[in-house]
Amino acid sequence: MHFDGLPKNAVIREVCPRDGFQGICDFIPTEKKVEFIGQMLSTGIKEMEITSFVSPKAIPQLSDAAQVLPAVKKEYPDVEFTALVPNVKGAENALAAGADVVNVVFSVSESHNMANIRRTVEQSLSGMDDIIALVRGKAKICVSMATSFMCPFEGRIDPRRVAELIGKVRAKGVDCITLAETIGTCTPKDFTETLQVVKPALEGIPTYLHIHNTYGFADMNVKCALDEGFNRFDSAVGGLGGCPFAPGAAGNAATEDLVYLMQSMGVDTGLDPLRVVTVARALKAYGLRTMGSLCASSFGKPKPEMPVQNQ
Ligand SMILES: CC(C)(COP(=O)([O-])OP(=O)([O-])OC[C@H]1O[C@@H](n2cnc3c(N)ncnc32)[C@H](O)[C@@H]1OP(=O)([O-])[O-])[C@@H](O)C(=O)NCCC(=O)NCCSC(=O)C[C@@](C)(O)CC(=O)[O-]
Repeated sequence: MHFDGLPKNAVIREVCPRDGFQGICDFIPTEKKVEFIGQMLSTGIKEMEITSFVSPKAIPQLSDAAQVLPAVKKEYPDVEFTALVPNVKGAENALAAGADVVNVVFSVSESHNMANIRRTVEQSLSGMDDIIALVRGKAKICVSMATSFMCPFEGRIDPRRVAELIGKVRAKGVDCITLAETIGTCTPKDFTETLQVVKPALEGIPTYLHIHNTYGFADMNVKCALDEGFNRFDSAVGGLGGCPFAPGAAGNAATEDLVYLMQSMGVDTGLDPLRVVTVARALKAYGLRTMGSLCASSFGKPKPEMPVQNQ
């Protein structure tokens, strides 16, 4: 049965190899990562954020990005592989490794942008021009806007600021945008409010929603997004994930939950739900230890304290 008013199809971009693995304590050997990624791709996934090209001091777990991406890409030529980058150096390395999409990350909130990539928002926006000039014609350019809903340091983000920054990013001529609910504490009411305010600014550009699940709101927020007509989502098998520079951020929306939820509402994802669950179980059985509170709620860890709310 298809729920009236919902999109008929949804795109799921699997982000476990990047967002999920970045918060794992013990280095996952490159061959093991490639094996897990192969299992994830066996679910029918057509888009994957496979790694990031960032400082290995900041994210040691993904220091083998230049080996992982080409090793997987040669086996799966039909999948679109995205690599997250914070700067020109990252973009150069992502292109050299064969990324199909270069995903430039910055945060809407100054404090998180500084904590995560050590730049002001203005510096990130101007740095984006050099990245775009480098990447144009060689790969798609996507921009991920972290803290589009909530910030671990500043609380609720004014949706009008998000809309203004979307306008500035779009003026640079990018191919897609991701709005991220970085810390997974946004209530469905506030989440919907932001989507309604920013929707006009997103008209005509493919937009992904990247939703963390700290308070267990991720699936509700996905339903709210579908109600508003959005149908592209990031999610991570096993619900792994969380930005190490966003205190309290727990896992992503779990791919297995999203696929099951959407199937129940008649929204086609093209993924095999049973296969996704099998992969999630295999990950769990491997015994990944997550840093601090970066575990997915589906892995049964306690939730962090409520963040400060700005009113
Ligand atoms: C941005 C920097 C580099 C600034 O860090 P910095 O220290 O200000 O940078 P720097 O330019 O002074 O360089 C410092 C060192 O890093 C190297 N370096 C510099 N750039 C690169 C690069 N691209 N790749 C590899 N190495 C690089 C550079 O060469 C130098 O090496 P050294 O001379 O010390 O040996 C650093 O802070 C960084 O890498 N941060 C990454 C942060 C990160 O990965 N965060 C997690 C991902 S974002 C996220 O999870 C949120 C998201 C996307 O999921 C959405 C959401 O949920 O909100």
